[in-house]
Order: sequence, then C-alpha cells, then structure tokens
Amino acid sequence: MVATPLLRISPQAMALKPGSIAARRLGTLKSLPVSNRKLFSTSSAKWAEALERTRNIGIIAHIDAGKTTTTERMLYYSGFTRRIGDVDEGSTVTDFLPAERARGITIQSAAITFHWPPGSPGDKNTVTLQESQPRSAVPHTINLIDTPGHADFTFEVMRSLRILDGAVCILDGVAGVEAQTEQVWHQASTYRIPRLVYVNKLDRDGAAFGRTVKEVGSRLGGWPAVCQIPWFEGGDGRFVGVADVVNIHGLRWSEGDGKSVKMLDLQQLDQEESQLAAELRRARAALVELLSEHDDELVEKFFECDEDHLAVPPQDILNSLRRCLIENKSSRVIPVFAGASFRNIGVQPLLDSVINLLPSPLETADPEVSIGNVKGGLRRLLSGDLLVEQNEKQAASGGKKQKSKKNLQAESQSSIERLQGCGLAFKVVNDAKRGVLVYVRVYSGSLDRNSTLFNTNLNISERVPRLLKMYANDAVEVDSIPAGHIGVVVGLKHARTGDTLVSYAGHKSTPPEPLNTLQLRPIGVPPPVFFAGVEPHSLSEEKKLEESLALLLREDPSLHVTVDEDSGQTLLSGMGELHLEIARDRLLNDLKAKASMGRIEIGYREAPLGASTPVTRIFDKEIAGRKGKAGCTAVVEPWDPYMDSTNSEGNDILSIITHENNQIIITTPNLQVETNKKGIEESPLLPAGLDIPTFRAALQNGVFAALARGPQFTFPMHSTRVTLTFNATEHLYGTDTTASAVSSAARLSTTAALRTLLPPPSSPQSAPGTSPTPGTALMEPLMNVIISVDEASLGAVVHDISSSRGGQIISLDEDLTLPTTDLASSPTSSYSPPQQPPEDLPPIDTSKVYAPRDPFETTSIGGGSLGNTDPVSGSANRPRTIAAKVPLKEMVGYLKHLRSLTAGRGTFVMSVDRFERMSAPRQKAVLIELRGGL
Ligand SMILES: Nc1nc2c(ncn2[C@@H]2O[C@H](COP(=O)(O)OP(=O)(O)OP(=O)(O)O)[C@@H](O)[C@H]2O)c(=O)[nH]1
Repeated sequence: MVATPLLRISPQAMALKPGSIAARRLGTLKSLPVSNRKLFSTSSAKWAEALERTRNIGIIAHIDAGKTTTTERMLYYSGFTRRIGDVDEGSTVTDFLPAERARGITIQSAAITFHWPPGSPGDKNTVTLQESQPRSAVPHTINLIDTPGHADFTFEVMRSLRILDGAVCILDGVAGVEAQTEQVWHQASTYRIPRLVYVNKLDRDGAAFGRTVKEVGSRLGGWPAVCQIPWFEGGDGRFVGVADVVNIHGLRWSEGDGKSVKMLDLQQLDQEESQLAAELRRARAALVELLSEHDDELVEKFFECDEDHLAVPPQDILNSLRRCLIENKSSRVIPVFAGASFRNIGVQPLLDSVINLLPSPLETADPEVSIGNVKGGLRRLLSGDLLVEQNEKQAASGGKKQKSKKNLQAESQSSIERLQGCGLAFKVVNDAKRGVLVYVRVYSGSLDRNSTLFNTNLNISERVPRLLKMYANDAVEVDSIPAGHIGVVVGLKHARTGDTLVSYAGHKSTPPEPLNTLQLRPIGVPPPVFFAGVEPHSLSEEKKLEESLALLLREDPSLHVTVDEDSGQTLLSGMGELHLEIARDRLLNDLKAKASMGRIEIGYREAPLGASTPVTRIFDKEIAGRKGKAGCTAVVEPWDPYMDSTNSEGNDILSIITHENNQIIITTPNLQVETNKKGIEESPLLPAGLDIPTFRAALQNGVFAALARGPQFTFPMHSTRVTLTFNATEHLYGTDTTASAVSSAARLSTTAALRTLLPPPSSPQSAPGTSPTPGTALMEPLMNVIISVDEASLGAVVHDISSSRGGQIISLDEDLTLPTTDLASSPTSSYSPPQQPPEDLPPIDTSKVYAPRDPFETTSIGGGSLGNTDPVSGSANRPRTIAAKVPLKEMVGYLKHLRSLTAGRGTFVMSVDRFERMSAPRQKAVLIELRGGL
C-alpha cells in the first residue's frame, strides 16, 4: 500500500455550507448571557470564530516523560519549525534558557502559539465545518504552555495551570503514572481543567500500555477511555503505530520524520494484523460501553445503531467524549492516547484530539476573582451581581444604611462598564534581546497597545508600549490581545508574576473603586525552606546585584530576598536546592550579577517558648533630614492557630496572620478613627497625609522586619504572636509621628520584646537570683513525601525512611494528593494551607477498566477485555506508593540514595507539610552542625 499523508483533509476542499456546525455555534453565542458577551467584549462574529478556534493548553507530566520531545514534534508538524529539535542535543525551541539546555530539563514555561492543522484559522476558505467532520478538519490556534516537571518548580506549574483551559498529560509508558504526575494531575483538578493522557515512549523495552491505563484508573482517579491502542508489529514486535478506536482504523508510521503514515481499515487490519484487529474490536466495545455509562446521548446513538458498537459514528463518539470532558464535570472520563514521540509516532492524532476534545476559551469554567471583600466568578462580576454583594457587605461591616438594590445595581453596572479589559500576568521573563516580557492571559475585553494598565496588586498604573504574540523565542508585534488569548506586554517596569492588570475607561490614574481591588485567580506562595547568602564582589556591584535580585523576584515570586539588619547580609531563599541553584545560574550567568552565593542551607525557624514581658520603645531620630518620633509597646508569645480561642476583633484591633504562621495583633486605643467621604479611614490626631491604612501598614512592616530574625538562632520567627499597642495618648508626637517613625518604633519594640525571651548576655540563665526566661526553640521543615517504588524495593525503602531518617510512614498505595502549592488563598494572605482537589470520589475499580494486553508483560495476565484481573498485581514490578512525613534535613540528597535502593527506578516528590519543633537532642545536633561541628 502507498503511504499517504496523514489524515489531512485539505481545508480549501471543504464546502461552505449554511447551517453548518460553525454557523450553529455562532448561534449559541447569541444566546450567551450578557455577562459572557462582556467577557469577550470585542464582540463580533469574528472574535467568536477566532476564540472557538483557540485552545489554551498545557503539557503536564513527570520529569523526563517526554514533554519537550513531544512539543518539538508538534511545532514541526504544524509547520512552525523546519527541523525537529532534540532535547539530548540541546537544540529544542521551547527549552531556550542556557540552564535548561545544559541540563536537558524544562525550567521556565514557554508559551508558544502555532496552528493545527497547518493553515490560518482566519482564512475565509476554512471557516465552515461540516457536521460530520471533526473540529480538527479546520485550522485552529493552539497556545501551548510547556510546564516544568521537576518538583522544585511546582509553583511554576501551578501558575501555568491556572491560565490553561485544557491539558495533555504525558506519561512514560515504562514508568507509568509517577508521583509528580499524580501531584500535578490533582492540582489541575482543583482548577477543573479537562485533560487527555498520552502514553509516550511505547518504543522502549518494558513499555506497558495496558498497565499504564490501569494506573490511570487507580492513581489518577478517573475512568480511562482508551481511544488508541498500541500497534506492535506481529503482536509482540516493534512499536510501529496505533489502532484508532474512535475511527476504527490502524495508523502505521513509516520511519523518518513521521509525516508519512499508512492508514488501514478494519478489513485490511484483519488480513495484515489479525490480533490487533481483534483487540481493536474489543477496545471499541469498551469505549462505547464506558461512554454510555456517563453520557445518555451516546446511549441513544447506540440504540439507533442497533446496539452495534462498531456502527456508532466516530463523530458521535468524539461529541460524547467532549461532553464527558467539558460539560459533565462529574463523569471522570480520561481519554487515553498512545505514541512514541521520539520515534515520531502518534503526535499528529494527539494534536487532532487537542482540537477535538479540549475546550475553547468560550467553554471553560468561570475564572475565580476577588473584588473588595467578596469572591466569585468573573462572569458574575461582569453581570454586576458580585459588586452588589460587595457593596452590601461593605455597608453592613461599616454599620451604614443599606442602599436600595436598584441603586446598587445601577452603581455596579456603571463601574463594570468602565472595565475595558483585565488580564493575569502569569509569567515574567527577562529576555536578553527584548527586555522584560510579561506574559498575560486576557480574561475580559482586551489589552491594547498604548493603553494604561492598573496593577491591582501593586496599586500602580503602567502604560503598554508594545504587545507581542510569542512563538517560543520569536515574537510578532500586535495591537491588541483579546479575551481568551495569551500574549506578552513589553516595557512594563513593575508587573510581577501573578499580578492582575486592569484597563479602564477614563483619565484618572486609578480605576474607580472597587475595580482597583479586582484580583484574578489569586495564588498563594509557599514558605521557602532553603536559603543561601548572596554577596556582591565589591561595593560598586551592590546596586547591580539589588537590581538583578529584584528582577529575579519579579520573575519568580516563590523566591524571597531578605536583608539581615544586623549583619547586612542578603539572603535568598526558595523552595528547593535545585530551585536556588537555578536562581544562582540566572543571577550570575544570565543577569551577569558580579556576586557569589554561599552554601545552600535549610531554612530553620525560631519560636518562643513562653511570653515576653511588655516592652515599650520610643523611636526618636532624624530620618533623611526629617525628625521622626513615635512609640509602641510589644508583647511576644507562642501562637498556635489551632489552639487559639481568643477573639481579636474590634474597632481599634487589627489581626493579621502571616505566611510564617505568625499572628500580629495591632491595637490603637484613643486614636479616634473615622471614615471620610471617600470611604478612607482617618484620625484627626495623625499628621496630615497619614491616613489609617498607611499608618497600619507602617506598624505591620515594622513587626515583619523584627520577626525576620529570631533573638537566639537568627532564623525567622514562626508560631509567634506579637501584640502591638500604639496608644495615641502615649505614643503619638504630633507631626513628628511619620510613617517611617511608626514603623521603626514597631520594629524596635518587637525586637526588644523578642530579646527579653532570653537572659541578658551579662547574666546567664543559671545565674542565682535571676528569674528564668522562657527562651526560644528551633523549628524544622517537615515534608510530605510521596515515593514511587516497585514491590521488590518497598521493604528496604520503608525501613530506610522510618528508621534511618526519623520519618513517619502515613500510608501505602492510597490515591494520594501531594498538597504542595495552594491555589485558593485569599489575595491578602500570601500563603494558606494546601487544599485537596474538589473531588472526594470513590476509587475506581480497576477490574472494570478496559486495557489491552501488554505483549511484554512477564506475569500471567488474562487478556484484554473487561473484567480482567489486574495485570500489575502480584508482580515484583508492581508499582507501590509510600506516603510519609520526614524532616527536610533527612531528605537532602535522598534521590541518589533512593536510586541505589531501588535499582534506579524509585522517584519521589515532596512538599512542606509544616514547621515542627525539634526535640532537644535533635536541636543540639543540628546546632553543632550549623556551627561547623564545634
Ligand atoms: N525511547 C524514547 N525516548 C524518548 C521518547 N520521548 C522522549 N524520550 C527521551 O526521554 C528523555 C526526556 O525527554 P524530554 O522531552 O526532555 O522530557 P521532558 O518531559 O520535557 O523533561 P523535563 O523538561 O526535564 O521535564 C530524552 O532523552 C528524550 O530523548 C520516546 O518516545 N521514546
């Protein structure tokens, strides 16, 4: 048979037909609620068409599963590149940072736009799709976000995830479902992102598609809908292609660049590959059965086809899969595809499936926003309802008379009408050629060139000099980025990753309230657990270092920089050793800072063991030529949020919980706080220009600075409550009480209170006649660790964790979610405890999961039909999952040890569970080590 180009119907050859799917889909647009129309308010049939033909998707997977290799093929087949890049040669398009190329791993998410099938989605000849055709028959725009796979970059994955509408999860066909995959999978569930699974590397020895499908059921918690089965030549030979269960044919790739594919129908398969043909029939029956359980419309089709599984038209199967994935959120159906990207097998049908099964921006769940003190969906906001709620709440909390509902609605509507566009900065990259690039996902209206964007996180406005559409490290200049799209703003000086950018009608420098508080999909930054000192090579390099660090922090908010007030040393902290190593590479090699970075160490914390005495300090000094005077009284004591029953609410009391698990209570007696006409709190006693929000922020900042350094071990304070009193009759000194004086007084009094926890240096604790001081203790990061091993190594790994490393085994083989980076924290707190994914559903019974037989499986298996015994059970290779809690110190360098215990097969992921107080002997041992063994 002659090899035919793959499955491409020439778009030009298609008839334009009135009443076609595309036309009908435009019809659905007309019936969109007003709020949805506003969401994409560049309203014209063209935008609808363009958006409907757009997919914002990500690729998620365990490290080394083949994301970059697959992406490179996608770019090649779409015509975007002329040759296939190679990860191993360091010539890929998406991994373009030198550090990435050197290590062969993806660190930064790259956003790339390309078209599939090749062609322009705007081309007149391609607009109409016939009802019997799949969506993939006409060109679509794919915005692809390549996410990193290493556990240290989980935060990076998270911030990419929240702007995706769908995702492809790549699995290694030999390793199956790995720990990191499970983690990211469940995190994607939190955002309700529809996903496909692509089982890659089926050309490798030991590849087991069937086993991996079962693992998709047991470990990813969904029903695998097997849409392709692997084609091994002669049943157990070379991997040469796939059998397509939806279209009922075989696809055999010729060697070479994978562009030439032979298609065999079922009769041809019967003659040439009878075993595969038989398996394909079983797979088709299983797919129709599975979908019928989740989708009533397919049941009807099945009956219309006289209950013949093979007779159900492919387009009906695709529609059903799409309904299960996008509309019926409780269906838990996971479409599964097969391939070997490195051998150029399977990528084009995968791209077709991205178009056919994953949602357009018009079909996604309502993105979460917060505005003022209310949260809700963006569509609800645009309908005006959320603002009405916000106004009502505000009026109730201020004890004011409620306005009428009608008035509130009218006010909300006029606010909303001024919103011209809003987007989320999901990534900031310093590009050597183009300067700082801010990647944005636009959610409403459009972001336009030369418009002014208000950053609601930083409360500043910035103009938009240039907009780009990115093609990996190539770019095309554009005038506007409309809702639903991803693009780049060039020339912003302040916007950071995670900031919400709003454009609005009017000439004022800030948008009208409450638009100035609008936040899109707020994300929490987890606490750093490793740190290293950074030292400029000379004083003259200090400024450059500061600028480079500031840029690094704009790029990656999971890095933190603190300056030790006493020693003047700059400390950079982050989420993992590799995270800091990469930061060092960026700092020294890419940003060319002339500095050195010290040893990467664990970030311990310090906690009080009892309450301090109240300490008052008066700050009285000139700052920048201006006299400043203010006072404060501080008390510090241990704080445990779970044991805390005190009510710290009241008119002149403010309570803040910090991401280091500290509580700051600020009381301001006698300050006579009032609300002015603009709704801002003021006090007639404070100097002009110092309003209450600024005054409180100054007090808070002073306390934050003091808590950054514990009195005994110099680690940041944790589990500490600071009660700060600013009594207007004692601590206020007229116009001398400036914001910086207030902040300094808060810092001095808190630091002094912390010092009273320890005996004064001149009188040691044991000195006779001195009353004992409570002291402080060290706390260490305790990690949630999930380890994937095979049955044969289970015992050795469990023993190692529980006896040698002081860990506690929590469970074996449960469907585990590693709760790392939290998603749903409020915009005001920088981190809140991790959340479980929304679904709390019963486990999948894998005996009911269809999976084809694996030809290379060594254990006895029962053939590829429903009701099989689990092909993976009873095998020494059976994958096992261990969940444990282990001190971070014991996990440093663990991968190497795990590899030696498991003949190289074991992998693990970890995330911070909490900080825990150390036992006295452990603290002693750690301190000896920290002090260099003295
Ligand atoms: N045999 C075989 N090897 C593959 C296949 N796909 C990828 N590889 C190899 O697997 C290794 C990892 O591939 P990558 O594409 O870098 O994986 P990744 O998931 O992008 O990795 P990170 O960027 O580090 O997360 C490379 O050596 C690839 O050549 C495949 O289909 N078959």
